[in-house]
Amino acid sequence: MSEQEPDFSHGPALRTIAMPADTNPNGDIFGGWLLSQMDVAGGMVAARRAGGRVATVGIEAMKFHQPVLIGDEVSCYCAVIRVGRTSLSIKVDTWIRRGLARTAAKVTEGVFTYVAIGEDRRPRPVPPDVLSV
Ligand SMILES: CCCCCCCCCCCCCCCC(=O)SCCNC(=O)CCNC(=O)[C@H](O)C(C)(C)COP(=O)(O)OP(=O)(O)OC[C@H]1O[C@@H](n2cnc3c(N)ncnc32)[C@H](O)[C@@H]1OP(=O)(O)O
Repeated sequence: MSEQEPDFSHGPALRTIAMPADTNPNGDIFGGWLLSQMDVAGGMVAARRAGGRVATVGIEAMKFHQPVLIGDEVSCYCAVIRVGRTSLSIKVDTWIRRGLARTAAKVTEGVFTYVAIGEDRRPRPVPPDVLSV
């Protein structure tokens, strides 16, 4: 781990600790758990930008670079990279810090696409950006 954690002005959308219950049969952290953390992080950012409910419709460019271990501090950084008519794409980068290390490492990245939906669960237009996320 030698890279510097990104200094995003808004900080991570989500930060948590990888727990023993999140492991796969090899004892490393299960990829599906990481994916779900990223989905929640991207979903929060998407919901704020979309001004309400969103549904995940696609995940692209997903990469698992390094294993995550029990006790790692896991941080998901998000950026809105595309806004369409009813959909928007969020780049999610996940970084870990291990123990008291001052350095961090990027462990996963992916592009999550969400659709803004209404009460009827059908797509609705993403409103103009009036507030910064
Ligand atoms: C107020 C602030 C609150 C803040 C605090 C909130 C906290 C909140 C935290 C939430 C954090 C958890 C977030 C997890 C969210 C789930 O886990 S959702 C559960 C998993 N997802 C689902 O169940 C969705 C199932 N799919 C569906 O229901 C339907 O496909 C959808 C999403 C309603 C879309 O319907 P559709 O008829 O396929 O729509 P369609 O008109 O064809 O396409 C709509 C748009 O999607 C695009 N699209 C369609 N398919 C795809 C695809 N495969 N890939 C990419 N784009 C696609 C289209 O290009 C189109 O884009 P635009 O050109 O309009 O921009």
